[in-house]
Amino acid sequence: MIPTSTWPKGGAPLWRVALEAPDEFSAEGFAQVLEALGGAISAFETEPQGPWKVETFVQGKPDLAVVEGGLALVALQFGVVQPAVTLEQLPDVDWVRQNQESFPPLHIGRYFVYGSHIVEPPPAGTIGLEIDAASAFGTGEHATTAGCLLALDRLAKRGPRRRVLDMGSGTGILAIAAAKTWHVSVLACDIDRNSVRVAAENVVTNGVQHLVVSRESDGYRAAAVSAAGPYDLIFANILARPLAKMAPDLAHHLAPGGIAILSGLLARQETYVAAAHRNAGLTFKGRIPRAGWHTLVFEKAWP
Ligand SMILES: C[S@@+](CC[C@H](N)C(=O)[O-])C[C@H]1O[C@@H](n2cnc3c(N)ncnc32)[C@H](O)[C@@H]1O
Repeated sequence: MIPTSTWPKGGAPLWRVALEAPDEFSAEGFAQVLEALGGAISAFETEPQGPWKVETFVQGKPDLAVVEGGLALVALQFGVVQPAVTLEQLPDVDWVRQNQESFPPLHIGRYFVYGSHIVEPPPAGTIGLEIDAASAFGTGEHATTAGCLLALDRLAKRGPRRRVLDMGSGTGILAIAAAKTWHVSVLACDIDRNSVRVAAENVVTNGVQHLVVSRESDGYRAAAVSAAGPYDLIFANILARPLAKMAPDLAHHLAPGGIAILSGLLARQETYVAAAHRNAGLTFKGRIPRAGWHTLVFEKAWP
């Protein structure tokens, strides 16, 4: 399956561009070079503690000389050996359909996540989230999304949260889940314009357009973020280092007694992500480990 990638909408065939980096830091640098090709990037560590695999899927054959020039600079910057690039042309198939068909419905806590190809209604007692595999992250399959939904499921047992922010909303799955759980207003923000559009479409599909607003924002910068806050719940499923960097902003936008559900960090990245949030004045309340990824829950104390 091609995850959250740029699927061809007709025209030039799809190419997979991949490489292996020795560590997380150079992987991020190499990922930026591949990102310039225009496809969504996936980067993950091979287990146990192996090299980092960085890959992307782009339409049309990329210019390898340009890619290698960029990689050489990053290799110099990080003092690592320049990785070899694997370039592979993929067969001409309907990727969107193929992804949808390989996406069975998921039960995650009280949530039933399904694509539009599932015709049966969600089982009684569940909250249905209709999310198609699309060119944005968040179908429920990934451990970080599932961890956030499980944390929401637990939180919901303690009563409603009135103002909710979903920072890094991707498909909008978490924003839609919160809106359907409590019938409250949710602001969904993403730095990626395409994700903002996909989330807005999913909001309509799920009939919560009167509750969820999808906006473009780099972290907490957009005026809409301050205007709708402070929040009783903030989701932030991004990545370890941006999460740690954004911790003071997150704490600032959280109301006293507010809860933060953080994900996108590997188990061994928990220490510094948790430290950044403690330093920002938040209290650690618990973690949900899943497939090597940790979802963390923090609370802002009353003054
Ligand atoms: C791992 S996905 C999470 C998607 C969805 N919330 C979920 O749980 O499945 C992370 C999302 O954060 C967005 N993102 C990354 N950096 C961001 C930033 N600085 N501000 C806002 N969104 C950001 C990405 O575009 C991506 O859609």
